[in-house]
Amino acid sequence: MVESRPSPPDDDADEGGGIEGGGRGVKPEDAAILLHLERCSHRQTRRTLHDWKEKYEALQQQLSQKAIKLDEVGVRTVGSDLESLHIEQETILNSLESLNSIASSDRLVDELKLREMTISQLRMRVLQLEKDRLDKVPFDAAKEITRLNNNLIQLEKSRDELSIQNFALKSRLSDLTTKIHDPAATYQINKDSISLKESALLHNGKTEHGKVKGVDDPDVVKVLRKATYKVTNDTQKLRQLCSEFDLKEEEYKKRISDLETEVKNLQNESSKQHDKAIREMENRLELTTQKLEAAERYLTNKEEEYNMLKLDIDTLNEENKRLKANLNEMILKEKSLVQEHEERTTRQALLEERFAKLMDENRVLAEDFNRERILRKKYYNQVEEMKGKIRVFCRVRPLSESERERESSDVVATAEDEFTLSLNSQRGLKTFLFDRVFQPHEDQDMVFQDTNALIQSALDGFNVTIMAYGQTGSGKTYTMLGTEGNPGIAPRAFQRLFQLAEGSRARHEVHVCTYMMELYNDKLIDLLKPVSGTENERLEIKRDKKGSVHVQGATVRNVSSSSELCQAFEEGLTNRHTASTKMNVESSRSHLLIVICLTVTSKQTGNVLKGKLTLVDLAGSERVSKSGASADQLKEANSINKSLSALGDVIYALSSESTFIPYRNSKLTMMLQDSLGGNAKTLVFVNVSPAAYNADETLISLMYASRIKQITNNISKNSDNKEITRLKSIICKLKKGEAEEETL
Ligand SMILES: Nc1ncnc2c1ncn2[C@@H]1O[C@H](COP(=O)(O)OP(=O)(O)OP(=O)(O)O)[C@@H](O)[C@H]1O
Repeated sequence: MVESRPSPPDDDADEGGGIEGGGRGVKPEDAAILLHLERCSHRQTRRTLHDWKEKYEALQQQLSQKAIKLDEVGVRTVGSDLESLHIEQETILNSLESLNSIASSDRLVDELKLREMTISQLRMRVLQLEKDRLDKVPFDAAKEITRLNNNLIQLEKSRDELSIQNFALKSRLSDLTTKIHDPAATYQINKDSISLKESALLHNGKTEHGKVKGVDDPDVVKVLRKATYKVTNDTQKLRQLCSEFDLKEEEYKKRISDLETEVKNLQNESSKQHDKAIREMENRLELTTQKLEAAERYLTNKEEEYNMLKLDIDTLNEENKRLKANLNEMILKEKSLVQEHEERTTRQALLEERFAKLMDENRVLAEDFNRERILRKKYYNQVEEMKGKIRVFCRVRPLSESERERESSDVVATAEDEFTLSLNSQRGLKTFLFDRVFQPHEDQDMVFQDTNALIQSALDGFNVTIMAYGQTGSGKTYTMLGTEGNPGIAPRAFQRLFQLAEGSRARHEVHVCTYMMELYNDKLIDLLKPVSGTENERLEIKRDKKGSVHVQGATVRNVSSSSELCQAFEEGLTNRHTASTKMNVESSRSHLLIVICLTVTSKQTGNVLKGKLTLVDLAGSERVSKSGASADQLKEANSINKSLSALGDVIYALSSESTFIPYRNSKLTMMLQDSLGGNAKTLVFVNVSPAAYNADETLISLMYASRIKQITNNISKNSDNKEITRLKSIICKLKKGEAEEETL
């Protein structure tokens, strides 16, 4: 059996290759649809081929059967039938070709549709993207948009080309469809004619059996033989064609399978490329989105920056305006300042000129002042000398609490003015004149102000003595030493001394040393030495060649500051208290002497001045009644009286300018020998109680002081009083700094 099969056209592969082009840039689902359509198309083609093949085989079978019969009967008409069959065979082959073409054309149509769909989808997406991106104004995306637009244009171009191809294919399809219809009809006609011929042959054959008409004719036999020969040849040819057809069919089958594989590969490739293209597109889209976002962020930042900068610029503009205004103001100020500066320079020159003049004047004044100071000092000392070098201040203490509470709180001693004190005693009203009378309300500071000048005298090389005289409890210790809250003359003098020394440090070097003595029962006790039995007995009062008194064996403490001096002073007082307790003696029954020796060396000349400040808190001056007193008390009272009398005698002798001064009558006067008389300056405080019950003792104290100064209310002494009053007025004027001519 020979099989004849239609062969597919050679350009089928090229047509199939179109899928690849169409598949590029197509979504996977689109590609799947495309593949499905393509497969359907192939299946349909194969089914058609199969149908045609079956029909062909049936025809072949019929033909072989007819050939056998012709061989047998030699029918001439079979040749024309065979020719018709050949034509029909060719027509079928052409139809097969057309069908293959149709299959390809269908695929192209589908592909075209798919491409159109893809294009429309792409366009939609592009439009969407364009819309989104144009809204977001990406500066950098402009290129991307342009590129996508170009792609779109290209896709549209390819779509147009495909549309043209589609149109051409459609027209070809319609032609082929017409052609297919024609062979089909021809085939039907042929089929019918063959059926008729076959039935005729069958009828003739049946007649042959029963002696066919004309077979015995040799011409007929000859023709039949020729026809049989021809049929045999044709059959061989047909068989050969069938075998060729089979070969071709195999080849086409192989080709189809190759093409299918290729299609599959292409599909895979296409799918891959499609995926890759999608991924690329997505990546690009993502990249573009990121770029867009970045651009947006950048834009937002820039906008914020711009706004900030705008604000800054506004602020700076305002600041600039303000600064300009300030600058103008400053320029104006500068101008005025320059003017002012010039004025000031002129004024400064004038002032400098004036200053130079003033400096000259000042120098002259300073010289004058120094001269005046020296003169004043001289006059002051002259006044002091005129006053007898001994000054007596009277201080009336206030009534104590207990005195105020007592019935006998009457005040009998009252200060009438700064210099006058009146005492209303049993002896009547008596008035006493002093260099100064301090009333009870006048405090330690006021008292010290009037003693201040004497401290300077000590530094000037004078021997200065300040002592307090009075009955027990009249305020001697309060005046000389004071209390913790109200320091007296001693601590104030210590401080003042070092203040003055510090003030003259540039010109002078001051060396200070001190010793403290207690004189009890005409016996000296070294207060800066711890109390230890007989050691004190070795203390001896000596005078050097220049007449300066010192206590041999006394503890002398060098001090360099007021605090050191105060410390030594406190130490001496503590020792005095300890010694008094040890001897069972009241401190008020002994004299206390604080001696401060000063050596002042001039740094310019090297001159050395030696001064001395002696502070004395005398023992109570009251009389002791002989009847009620013990032997010790009497001894004590005698010693005190003796020393106080000796002091009075010395001062009196000095005041009366006696040629003999009885210093040696007591250790007290011996100790004070260089501090009373000579160029010494002496200040005696007479402390009195204002209370009536002390009136007698007060009277005695005041009389003692009067004797010292020879100041009494005695009329015969008035001339003295007048002189003293005149001198006082001179002192007051000098203190106020009035011209010395007036004071003289
Ligand atoms: N001017 C004064 N103002 C205030 N109080 C004073 C004044 N004078 C003395 N007194 C007080 O009177 C009391 C007796 O004074 P003070 O001890 O000084 O007397 P005195 O004369 O030193 O006695 P003695 O001889 O016993 O030492 C003390 O309590 C003292 O504080």
